[in-house]
This record gives sequence, C-alpha cells and structure tokens, in this order.
Amino acid sequence: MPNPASPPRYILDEIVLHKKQEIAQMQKELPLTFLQNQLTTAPTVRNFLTALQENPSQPSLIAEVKKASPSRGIIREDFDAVAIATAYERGGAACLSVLTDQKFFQGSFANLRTVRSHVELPLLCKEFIIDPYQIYVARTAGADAVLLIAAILSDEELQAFLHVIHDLGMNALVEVHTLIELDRVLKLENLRLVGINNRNLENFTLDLGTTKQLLAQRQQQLQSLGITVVSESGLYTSADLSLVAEAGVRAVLVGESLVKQSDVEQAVRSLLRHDLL
Ligand SMILES: O=P(O)(O)OC[C@@H](O)[C@@H](O)c1c[nH]c2ccccc12
Repeated sequence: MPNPASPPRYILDEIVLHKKQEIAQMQKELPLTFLQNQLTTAPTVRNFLTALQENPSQPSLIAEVKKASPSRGIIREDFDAVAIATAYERGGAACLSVLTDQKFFQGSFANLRTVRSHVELPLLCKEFIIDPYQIYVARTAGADAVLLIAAILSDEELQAFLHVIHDLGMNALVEVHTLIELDRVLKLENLRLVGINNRNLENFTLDLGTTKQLLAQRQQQLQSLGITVVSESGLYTSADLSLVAEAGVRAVLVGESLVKQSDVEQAVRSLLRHDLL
C-alpha cells in the first residue's frame, strides 16, 4: 500500500515534468547550435575531481550555493550568491556547487555565471539533467562539473550524458540513493565520481546511514575502480563529516547548514575544524 503521507516520486516527477517544459522554452530562445558556437569563448574548464583529491587528510568540501529547497522552503532571505560563494572560497572549500533550478530551488544560470566570474574554485552545476542540451547550457555558463541523478535517468541516458560531459572536458557527479542505483551506475564506462545522497528525493527523509550502508556493501568495488565518493545532504557538524569520512568518502556536499549561518566563512572553517588549527 502506498503511504499517503509520502507519495512515491511525487516531487521528483513534478520537477522532471516542469523541467521538460523549461527545456523546450530554452531551446527556442537559445538553440543548441548557438550554444555550441559559444563553447569556444566559454570560461576554461577547471579540474573538479583533482580539486577534491588535493588534501588527503580530511574530506574535501563542496559547498553549495542554495537559496531554497522544496523540503526547507527559503533557507536564507538575504541571499547573495556571490557573497556566499566568496565566503566559501575564503573559508577553505575545495569546490562549489551552484543550484540552477529556478522553480523549486530558486537558483539560476545567472548565478552560475556570476559565481564563475568571482571565484577560482571549480563549480558543479546542480541541475536536474534530463536532456544533453542542458549540459551545453551548463558549460557555456562556466560549469566544470555536472550532476547526473540516477533516479531520473535510464542506464542508456546515464552513459550517453556521461560521454557528453567528458567530451566537453568536465566531470560528472553521478548521484545515487540506493544500492540498486549504485549497482546500475557501477556498470557505466568511465565513471569517476559518485555521490551518495543521504536525502531521499522522493519523500525528503534524511539518513546519514545511507552513505555508511552503501559503502559497507560496495567500498571494495568502488576502490578498485578508483572512484571518488562524495556524501551529500544533511551534514551539519564536523562530527557528521568524520562519520562519513570513516565510512570511506573523499568529499562532502553541504548546503543548508552553511548557507543559513550569519558568518558563512566562519561556518566553513568550523565545519572543517580549521578554526582549531
Ligand atoms: O542542504 P544540504 O542538506 O546540505 O544538501 C546539499 C545537497 O546535497 C542537496 O542540495 C542535493 C543533493 N542532491 C540534490 C539533487 C537535486 C537538488 C538538490 C540536491
């Protein structure tokens, strides 16, 4: 029996449905051939993956520029994408993630562009990618990496989109939430970076145990394939970071707990415990 309190896939389906209309509209305004012509003048690609591997002594931080979410509503009223991004950079983040979905997260490609022109760190485009067209939009706006969510893509789409991302010189962060999804993505060719989302995108429940459980079952395989693992969502304290680092992740993706603090730079330092050094 479906649980009426958490209708399965409801939000994800709604996001994907809306995304299709959005893409159709964007393609009218900015045809793919136009974007392809712009590639030569797009900002140079920075290496997202190597930035995550630089400091082996602690998990690297991907700090997320996030104004709102369907589960939390508005996270920060006086939201200034550039102020937050530059504070993340000063605080010691390795990379940034910029939400570009407008309707559900109040993000934008304009934010991605302006963040690109104000920080040096590699940038992840945090989007619900369902069409390769969006990958070109991300690259021309200055993305260095793109998120692919296994829950909304077929195996064939994942493989094809991964190729497009790599052909454009970027990295793909392939996100999973279940062992079934992890096993699907482990079959992909050229997989380098996997994200384990602690949040269930269908009903928004959070469980840090997700990272632990999936790694306990597939750590060896991930390691032998040389795949870098990122734990995503619901991480608030340096104790949370230690927990997922012990489980075997190389990096963490954190949004809400940093964005909502009045001193974002200090929040990054204390999350990374740089304030104690
Ligand atoms: O704000 P949090 O709980 O620290 O989470 C950040 C990030 O993991 C989350 O925004 C996220 C992870 N995967 C996603 C996919 C789509 C939209 C958002 C997300």
